[in-house]
Amino acid sequence: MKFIKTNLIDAYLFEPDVYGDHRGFFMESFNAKVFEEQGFSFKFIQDNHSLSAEPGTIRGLHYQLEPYAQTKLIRVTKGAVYDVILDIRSGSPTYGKWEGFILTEDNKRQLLVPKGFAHGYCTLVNNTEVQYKVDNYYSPDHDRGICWDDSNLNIDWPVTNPILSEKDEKHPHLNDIQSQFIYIDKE
Ligand SMILES: Cc1cn([C@H]2C[C@H](O)[C@@H](COP(=O)(O)OP(=O)(O)O[C@H]3O[C@@H](C)C(=O)[C@@H](O)[C@H]3O)O2)c(=O)[nH]c1=O
Repeated sequence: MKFIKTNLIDAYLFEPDVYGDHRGFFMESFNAKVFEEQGFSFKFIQDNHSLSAEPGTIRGLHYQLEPYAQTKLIRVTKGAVYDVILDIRSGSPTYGKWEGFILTEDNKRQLLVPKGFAHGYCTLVNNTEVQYKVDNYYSPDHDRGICWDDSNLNIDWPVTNPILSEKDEKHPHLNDIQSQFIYIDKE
C-alpha cells in the first residue's frame, strides 16, 4: 500500500495492496483508517459509477463550488483512462498546472483529487467504467467546468476530437473564471 505524491500539491496517487492467488485477487479498495493515518480528514459520503462506451470520450474538467466542493477518490474498475487534474486554488504554488495519470483496471491505481481541483478523464478503451468516492453531495447548481482544450493549459489528451457531453462543449477557459478556492499551506 503506497501513497505517492504527485507534482501538484495535496494530490496523491494511492496504490492499494493487491493479493493475487489462483482464484484471482483481493484488495481493500478503500479503508478509512488507512487514509486517516495519512492525516486526511475527509469522509466520503457518495459513490459514483460511470460507463463510457467509446474510447476517446472525455468527461471534464469538472468541479463543484463551495459549499459543495468535493474531494474525489477515482479508480477504474474496467478498461483504462487518461485522468487529468488541474489545480485551480488561488495562491497555490501549482495553480494552473495540470498532471495526467493512466488509471486502469489492471494497475488499480487510485487518484486522490483534493477540493479546489478540476478533474476530467479520457477513456482509452471501449466500455470503460470509472468509480469514485466523493465527500460532498452532487449539486447541479454548484457544478462547474473548465474547457478540456483550453489552449493556455495545453493538456496532452490522447485525442483531438473527443466524444463530449453537451455541457462539456461549453465550459470557460481557466483565465476567464474567478476561482473561489484559496490555497491553504498545510505544512
Ligand atoms: C456527477 C453527478 C451527476 N448526476 C446526474 C446529472 C446528469 O443528469 C447525469 C450525468 O451527469 P454529468 O454529465 O455531469 O456526468 P459526468 O460528466 O460523468 O460528471 C462527472 O465527471 C467527472 C470527470 C467528475 O469529476 C465528476 O465529479 C462528475 O462531474 O448524472 C447525478 O445525479 N449525481 C452526480 O453526482
